[in-house]
Amino acid sequence: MNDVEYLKSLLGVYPDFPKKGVVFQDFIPIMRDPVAFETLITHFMHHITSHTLRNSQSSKIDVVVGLDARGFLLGPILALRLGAAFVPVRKQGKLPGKCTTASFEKEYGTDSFEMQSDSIKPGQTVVVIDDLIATGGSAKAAGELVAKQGGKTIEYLFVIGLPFLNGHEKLDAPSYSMIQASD
Ligand SMILES: O=P(O)(O)OC[C@H]1O[C@H](OP(=O)(O)OP(=O)(O)O)[C@H](O)[C@@H]1O
Ligand SMILES: Nc1ncnc2[nH]cnc12
Repeated sequence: MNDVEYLKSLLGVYPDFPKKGVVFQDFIPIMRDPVAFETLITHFMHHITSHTLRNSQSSKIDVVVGLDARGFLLGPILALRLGAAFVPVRKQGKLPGKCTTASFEKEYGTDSFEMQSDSIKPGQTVVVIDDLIATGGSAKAAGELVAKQGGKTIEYLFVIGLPFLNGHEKLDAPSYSMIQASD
């Protein structure tokens, strides 16, 4: 079993959560096992250094943007290892000060995201990270917030992708999902 197959075997899979018809994919069990969690972070770091930077012809990542809520469990770790800033994208009404807002539709509802307006400087290189891409609505809205501040998203990173929903087609930059869920 390779690393990705091993991480996939640890996922929690919950049919009909949070509503009927959705098969909820839970990556949290990976975090209960320090060796597995380190494997996940190391895999992302290897991907970023050997693919993301090379393919985008960028020398470094300036900012890691993490999405509310589970992107917050991954983004700061990657940001520290990359020597990059961490910027949170939060659900509307949670961040103080002047904010930029983008609305989106999700697999199970609608929502709005916000980013503090002075978070990203024009021209900075950005990766956006979240636990999972479903319809791609959340990641697309995050990408819009980055673009509004003049940042350049070079890749969207996810632990889990739901390829049958084609979420990556909504995005303005390449995406990488470590694990493909089949339902
Ligand atoms: O690709 P999409 O269709 O936009 O869906 C993906 C989003 O849905 C989940 O978050 P959720 O909405 O459950 O919010 P939470 O992280 O606050 O639980 C997941 O963590 C992603 O952020
Ligand atoms: N199937 C799913 N599992 C976990 N989080 C999700 N967010 C949207 N769809 C999801």
